[in-house]
Amino acid sequence: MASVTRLQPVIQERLDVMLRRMNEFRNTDEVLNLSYMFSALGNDVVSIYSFARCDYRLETPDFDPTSRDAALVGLNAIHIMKHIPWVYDVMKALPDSLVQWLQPALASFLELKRTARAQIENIIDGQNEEWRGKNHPTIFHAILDSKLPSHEKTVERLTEEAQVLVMAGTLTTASTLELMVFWLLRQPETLQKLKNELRTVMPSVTDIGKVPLATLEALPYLTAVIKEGLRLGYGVSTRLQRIDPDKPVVFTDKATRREWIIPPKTSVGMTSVQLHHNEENFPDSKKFAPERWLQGEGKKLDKYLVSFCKGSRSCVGINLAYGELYLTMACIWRIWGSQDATLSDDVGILSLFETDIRDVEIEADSFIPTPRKGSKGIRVKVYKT
Ligand code: HEM
Repeated sequence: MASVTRLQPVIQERLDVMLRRMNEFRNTDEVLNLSYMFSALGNDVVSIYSFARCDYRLETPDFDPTSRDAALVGLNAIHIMKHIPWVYDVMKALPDSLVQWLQPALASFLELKRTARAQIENIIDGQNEEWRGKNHPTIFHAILDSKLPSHEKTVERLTEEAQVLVMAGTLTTASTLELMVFWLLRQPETLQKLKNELRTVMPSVTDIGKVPLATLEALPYLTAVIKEGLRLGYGVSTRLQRIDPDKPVVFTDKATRREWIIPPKTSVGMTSVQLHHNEENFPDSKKFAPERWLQGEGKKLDKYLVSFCKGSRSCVGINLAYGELYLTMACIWRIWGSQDATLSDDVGILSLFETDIRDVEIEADSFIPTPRKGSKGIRVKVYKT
């Protein structure tokens, strides 16, 4: 957590660029693709945290979605790779031009890996010295400087880690942000409550970016909105397998007292989608209702929120993810509103453009939840108030 607190200025610098870019769309009639914008934000931030450098995707006119698209291609192929893993090995061994010809979509995914490899090599051979003088930690410089045994620090091993890290950092936080924006624009009362709460810690618009993360984390309604966003965003939709290699796993059904014994080496998996739609814990579970986290029983629901999974293999980026979610939500909604939810000093309003529930609801599991085929993401038009 401490390292994320030290990253707050880095995230905020990227958010300032993001807010500037949003302003540029005001009254232009151009469509702002929030899915691309948030992916660019996530990609920039995770790259700085990982390698002390980034591609400044937020500054590009179309938020350069190439990394996002390549990651999505890889994830869409995940079910095939899971069952026929050698396909990926074959593709990796083939010359680039042949992969491009055989499977153009997969070529972009392999390119993502090559880029990750180049980043690692640049750090190892001293070409990337960007980390010097930075007052926040960077992941791969720290790993390479650490006392880990050398077989844990091979280029191949670190490249795999870097690829997962960049993909995770680009897609997941972005999809949670998109989903929250969608629901807040659909539910003005929810948005108004959030905006009113944000004003209590940022009375003036000049306070944006100056409030410590801990202050934002203490805001009950913002926290409830984020929890609800994480619940309906699921994190990862696939079944995350766990195997106990040595011992049987014993499960006792509390209702019937029946005991289930799962033998060692058995793969057991569960998807967060089912848990998050358990109507006993989350009545009317498809509804975006932050209030469910605030009522008397709200605290007890925390243990059923598994978007980051639980235990020793849970998300390693959880603190960074929360940091990005709180800071982004706070700075957008302090100054942007919707037609029916505004503050007197807002700079403008966002209005959904050709975007509906099927652009956020899960229609397929591609490791991450995937909306309808052909969805263009969450898109808005931006107006002055
Ligand atoms: C809202 C945002 C995020 C959600 C919901 C999320 C969720 C998850 C989940 C469910 C897993 C799988 C854990 C398991 O196998 O049990 C995971 C793994 C992972 N996440 Fe995240 N994540 C988010 C953001 C991030 C960010 C920003 C980073 C980058 C720092 C990140 C880095 C990773 C990595 C590297 C893994 C693999 C861990 C491993 O192999 O053990 N995640 N994440």
